[in-house]
Amino acid sequence: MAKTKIELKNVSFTYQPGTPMEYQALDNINLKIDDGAFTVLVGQTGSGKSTLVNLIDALTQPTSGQIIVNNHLLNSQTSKKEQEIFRRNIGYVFQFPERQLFAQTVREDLEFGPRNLRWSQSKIDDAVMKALETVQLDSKILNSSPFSLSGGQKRRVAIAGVLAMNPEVLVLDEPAVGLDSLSIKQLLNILTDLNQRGVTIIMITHYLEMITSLVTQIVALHNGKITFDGSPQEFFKSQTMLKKSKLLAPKSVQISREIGLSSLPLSIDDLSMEIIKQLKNGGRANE
Ligand SMILES: Nc1ncnc2c1ncn2[C@@H]1O[C@H](COP(=O)(O)OP(=O)(O)OP(=O)(O)O)[C@@H](O)[C@H]1O
Repeated sequence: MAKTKIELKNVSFTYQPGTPMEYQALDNINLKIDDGAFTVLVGQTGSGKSTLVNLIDALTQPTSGQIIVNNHLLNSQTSKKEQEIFRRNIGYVFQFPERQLFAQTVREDLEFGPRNLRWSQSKIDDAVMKALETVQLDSKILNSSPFSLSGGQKRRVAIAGVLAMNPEVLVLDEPAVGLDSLSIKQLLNILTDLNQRGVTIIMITHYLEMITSLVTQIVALHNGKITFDGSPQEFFKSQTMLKKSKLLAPKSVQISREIGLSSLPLSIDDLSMEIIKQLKNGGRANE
């Protein structure tokens, strides 16, 4: 059985408590994320997804309850210093991460995180090269200004900056927003590669093409509560869940329903394989 990497126990979070703006964004969340999981968070706008990942990255503390990552505990009492330690194994790719690029060259940007961790120059060089390779960018780009790059390249540089710190867990908040379909494919390849190398991935997305066969867990939030926690197949089977999360089933699932397949392939490639298998078996879908 897989080891639990992250656990939230009875976690609640209230913004601006004791003021007229007080708002309870998360209400008694219990959640386990396995080591090596690929977890996708879905839910309507305002359901609490970003608040949840901010807590997992220790950017804020829970109002009550606790979060455990690698035996480190985060609760309402955790000090700033402990929060920093907690954050060390987690890489957070914010929404529009390219907006945080600031340096004159890509190299400076990529070295910024590892430098803060006080690594030696040779360790930094290795980490930067490895991160560039992971995001499939050529090292020629190191001397360019980040601002001279295309949108997709900028996003990959920003992700490389997070990967350069070798996180065990990668958290991404809507990483596909604003990217064209080729850049989304490249991003999916990057995430597939990282996950296959053992990195635990937690991603907020409303892009169905990001929910591939690699995804192990879907967590749906509604009004600050978890309304679903299970496999993508179970999730897409439930019309109520899809409606609540304002999502449509992927095309492949819709087609497989129409032609009466019992399995629910998550991509057109998987659907094609399934149809070929059925045809080779000489017959109808569910025989
Ligand atoms: N600083 C704040 N003060 C008060 N309320 C806040 C604050 N930040 C967020 N909220 C409220 O908390 C709720 C959850 O917000 P959150 O950003 O976690 O939702 P989300 O599911 O990530 O939404 P989206 O998909 O739009 O990013 C929302 O109703 C939001 O208005």
